[in-house]
Amino acid sequence: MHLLNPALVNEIIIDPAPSRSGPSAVLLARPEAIRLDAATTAVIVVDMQNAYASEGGYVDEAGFDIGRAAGVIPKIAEVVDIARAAGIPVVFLQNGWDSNYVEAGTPLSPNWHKSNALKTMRARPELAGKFLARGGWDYELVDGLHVQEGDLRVHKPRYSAFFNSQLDSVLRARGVRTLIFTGIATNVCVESTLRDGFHLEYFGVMLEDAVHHLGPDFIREASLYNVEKFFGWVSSVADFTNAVGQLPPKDS
Ligand SMILES: NC(=O)N/C=C\C(=O)O
Repeated sequence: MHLLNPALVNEIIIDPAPSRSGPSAVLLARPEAIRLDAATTAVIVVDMQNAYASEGGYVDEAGFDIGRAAGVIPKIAEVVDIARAAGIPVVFLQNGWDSNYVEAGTPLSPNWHKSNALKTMRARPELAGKFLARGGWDYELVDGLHVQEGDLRVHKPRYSAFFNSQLDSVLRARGVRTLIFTGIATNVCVESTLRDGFHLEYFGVMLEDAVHHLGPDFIREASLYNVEKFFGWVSSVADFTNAVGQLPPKDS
C-alpha cells in the first residue's frame, strides 16, 4: 500500500527503495519530494552534545555564538519521538575522542591543527582534558535528548561520521537507504556526513529547522544550498511529521 499525498501526484517524487513491499509516505522536500518508509529510513542526530549546545561547552568556550543552538533541541526531540513511534531507527552520533586524545591525532593529522576544541585547550591549558573526551560532561548528550532502548549510538572521531566509525555497517545491516539529518553543525558535521553519505549511495535529507550552524548566518544558507543543489534534499520538521504520520505505528 502506498499512501500518497494527492497534492503531489503530478510532482516528481524520488524513490530510494522502489522495490519495497510495505507502506510508504511522501516527504515534501526541496528540490523534489522523497518517498520514505520505516524499513529503509533512519533519523541521524548529529553531535547534540553539551560541547555544541550548552553554555560552558567547547563551542561556547571557543568563542562561537551558541545563543540559538538550544532552540533545535525540542525540534530534534519531536523528530526522534515521531520516528520511534513509526519504527524508524534513530542514530545518535557523538563526536570526540578517548580521554587521552590518542584518537584525536598528532601534529601529523590535520585534525590536530584544525580542531577548535584541541586548539582552545592548547591555548588555555587550564581547559586541558575538558573538551570532547569520552566520559566527560562535554561529550555527553544535552539534557532533553536521551538514547532510549532501540536507538543506536555511534561514536565518531572526525567531522564526517562515515570515517573511522561503525555508521555505514550499522545502516547497511538494516537496509537503510535514506538518512534524515538533524543536529549541529549544519555546515560542519551534518554537511560532512550527508556529503559522504551521498558518495556511499545514501539519500540524505536535512531538516532545516532541526539543524544549527557554526559561524555566521550566511554559512547556513550556503550549506542548505549545497545540500539542495548537489548532495541531497532539504525538508522541515513539520513536513517530516506530516509524512511519518501517514505511516502505520510501529508493530501495528
Ligand atoms: N559537530 C560539529 O559539527 N562539529 C564541528 C566542529 C568541531 O567539532 O570542532
